[in-house]
Parts: sequence; structure tokens; C-alpha cells
Amino acid sequence: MAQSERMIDIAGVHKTFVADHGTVTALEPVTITIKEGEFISIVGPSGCGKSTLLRLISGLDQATGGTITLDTAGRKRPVGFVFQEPVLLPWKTILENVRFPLDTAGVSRAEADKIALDLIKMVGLEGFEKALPRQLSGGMRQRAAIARSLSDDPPILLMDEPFSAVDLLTRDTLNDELLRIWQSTGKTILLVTHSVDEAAYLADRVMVMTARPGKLKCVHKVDLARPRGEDTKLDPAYHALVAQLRRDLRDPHSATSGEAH
Ligand SMILES: Nc1ncnc2c1ncn2[C@@H]1O[C@H](COP(=O)(O)OP(=O)(O)OP(=O)(O)O)[C@@H](O)[C@H]1O
Repeated sequence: MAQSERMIDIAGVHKTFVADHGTVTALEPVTITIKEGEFISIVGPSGCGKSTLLRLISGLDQATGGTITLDTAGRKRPVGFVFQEPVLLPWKTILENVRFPLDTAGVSRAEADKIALDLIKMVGLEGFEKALPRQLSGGMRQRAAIARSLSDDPPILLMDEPFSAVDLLTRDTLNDELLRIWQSTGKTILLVTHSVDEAAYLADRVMVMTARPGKLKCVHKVDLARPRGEDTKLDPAYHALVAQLRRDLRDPHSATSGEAH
């Protein structure tokens, strides 16, 4: 089947919150189209509306204006969400946690076990099926959360700073594993991160947001060969992009070579 050119179509989407102290513009109108199978990183200063944008795409929140169209016809759950802190049920084993969305969707026990065991293997947690979340490290819990978010096979995966709570070495490993998972599943991924290195290393395109009220400043296409790996980190083009992203974030008015929006 042909890949959708407009898997996620965001047109003039903005969000204002009404709080006790008045209204807060969390996001000024954002327009962007994301293709099926694309890996998009989103960077921007704290409070610029990155999480808000993910929540709007997921349907957890409603936009104040504009439209978000997902080309996921017929999919019961079009979007999986991975949060900064892995959200796992502490009294359930890793297998039960990963299987949980399938259990609630009424999938048979045998089928759910098969899917969950395959995913546990894919995220490198084989042997920990019967462990409880508290018996795993932070990085391992996040792997389990990723497996769970994939268990009912959503075509879109939204990830909100998924690796910010783990040490740098683990983060590098998880980045490589995420790329492997992305390549083998063909998911469309949007990942919010505070790390410009991570953003450039992972993505096909990087969305740069400006400080409050959040706006999409520019989008950089990442022309680095795949599969990515240690060689990528030695590539001058990678370093040039990381430096450009840093400039973009430091100076909201800096000139940029990315596509303007
Ligand atoms: N439920 C809410 N009610 C009121 N204001 C909110 C709510 N959620 C977010 N905001 C405000 O909207 C703005 C954007 O918040 P958001 O969490 O999307 O930013 P962010 O870029 O993800 O930040 P960070 O990088 O610190 O996680 C902030 O000013 C925040 O205070």
C-alpha cells in the first residue's frame, strides 16, 4: 500500500488555556504536514508548547482553532504516547503491562501474549517478562513503556522527552534502539527533546519552536545517511546541523537555513 503523504496534517492549530490568572497562549498557529513513516524531532525552549502540540495531535486536548487530520482511517487507536516518566501499572508484570492495551481491547489471551512477547524481545527485555516495574532500571522501564505503546499497533507514536530521565550512555543506546524499532515497524514518530544532538541524530526533519508564546520557527531537513550510528556523530554535516539548532534556540531572531513557516 502506498505511504500516506499526509499522515498528520496540522493546519493553523493554536491553543489558549484559560487559567485563574487569565488566558495563556500555549501555541500560536502551527501548520505542517508529516508523511507516513517520517521521524520528526521537536525542539524548543521550556514552555513553548511542545507537549501541548503532542497532546493536541493525540486528542488528549482540544485545539482552540485550526484542524488536525490524521490519515489513519479504520484504526481504533491511531496514536501511541510515550511520556517522560514511563507510565506502567506497578502491580502488573512487564508482560501484563505490555499486554494491557490488548486485554482492554478484547484481544484473546494467546494472541495478546504472542504480540507482547514479540515486543518485549524487540525492546531488549527478554527474560524480564515476569518482573515488576520497580525491579527494572529507569531505562528498562522506558523500554517497557515503548513496548506497551506499540502493542495495539498505532501507526503514529508520540514521544515526550522519553529519554530525559536516563543517563547519557543509556540514552545513546535507547536512541539506537528506537531507530531500529522505527525502521522495523515503519511508524510515524514525533519526538520532543531538549537535546539538539538527539534531535538531529534521530530525525528526518527537526521542528524548531520559539519561546512563549510557542510558534514554529523553522523546520530543518536532516540530510544524513541511514542507518545512523557512530559514523553519523563524526559527520561534519551532523555537527553543522547541531550548531545551527543551537543558534536557532539561543536567538529567536537568528537567520536560519531551514524552511520557514
Ligand atoms: N492545562 C494547562 N493550563 C494552563 N496552562 C497550561 C496548561 N498546559 C500548558 N499550559 C501552558 O502552556 C504553555 C506551553 O506548555 P507546554 O507544556 O506545552 O510547553 P513545553 O514546551 O512542553 O515545555 P517543557 O519543555 O518545559 O516541557 C506553558 O506556558 C504552560 O504553562
